[in-house]
Amino acid sequence: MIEFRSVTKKFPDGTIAVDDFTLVLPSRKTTVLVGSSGSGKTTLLRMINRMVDPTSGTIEIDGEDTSGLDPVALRRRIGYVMQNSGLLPHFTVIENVATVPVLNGVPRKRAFSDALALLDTVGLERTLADRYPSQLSGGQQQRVGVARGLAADPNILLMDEPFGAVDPIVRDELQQELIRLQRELDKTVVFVTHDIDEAFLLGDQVVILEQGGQIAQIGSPSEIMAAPASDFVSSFIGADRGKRALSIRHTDRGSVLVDGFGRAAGVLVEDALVDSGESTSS
Ligand SMILES: Nc1ncnc2c1ncn2[C@@H]1O[C@H](COP(=O)(O)OP(=O)(O)OP(=O)(O)O)[C@@H](O)[C@H]1O
Repeated sequence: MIEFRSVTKKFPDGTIAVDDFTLVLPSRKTTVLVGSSGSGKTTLLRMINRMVDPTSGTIEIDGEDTSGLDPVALRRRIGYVMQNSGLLPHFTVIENVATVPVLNGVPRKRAFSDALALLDTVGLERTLADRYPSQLSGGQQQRVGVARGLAADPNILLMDEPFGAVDPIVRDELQQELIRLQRELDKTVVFVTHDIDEAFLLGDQVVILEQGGQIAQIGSPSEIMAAPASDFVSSFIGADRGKRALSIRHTDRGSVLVDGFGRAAGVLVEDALVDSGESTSS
């Protein structure tokens, strides 16, 4: 469990990126921080592994105050995946993945064989192991970034807009892969995005942020969609317009769901009632 307690971050130029932020992020779940540009998402994420230190307040990991921990050691036991993969350009794929375990003292040979197995885990061909990042597609680079984030077998994986720079089709694939990985690996994932659809797809817990890291609403995707806490949230999630504002239109031949633009979005199936996002039939 990760716990923020009254955390504030004021940068030296006076910018208050995060103001009195309190939140519990449950273990083995995916918490998504979502908000528009400048709402403090990256700052919050980086305070977890002490790439940024809070000005006041505390952050605890499993009850331990991180301010008392060595930042370098902390960073090496928390996975971090960023936009544009952040791979080292002069290292091959396998070297990029194995770097942190080697720094942690894992023998080179073992670190490299573990790294090969991680390529399988993230759906990459082992034949790519000796390529350099510039010889990979954007989607492949992001997969290597995820493999590198997982290499030290961390309990916590921080992901900062990891799929923001790839095209929509690859993005869909990577999102599905992450859902599969999360089922298999059971990590505590903290995921930052400005895309509410991505947040609802991936998050067990979704935290909608306004400027200064102010929490507009926390909940599961279905809780937020069922009852947006404010006009800001309604507008942010698109409940007041567009594809999420579904309504039932009765026709002579049956009932269809239409979106906010009047386009057919689906049909109502009576025995497919769902509860808290899980099908009752499975
Ligand atoms: N090193 C810094 N010095 C001064 N201000 C900073 C620094 N880093 C971030 N900020 C400011 O803090 C605020 C929050 O930034 P942050 O990067 O956390 O937001 P974000 O929600 O991740 O934004 P984006 O979606 O654009 O990445 C912004 O106003 C930003 O300009």
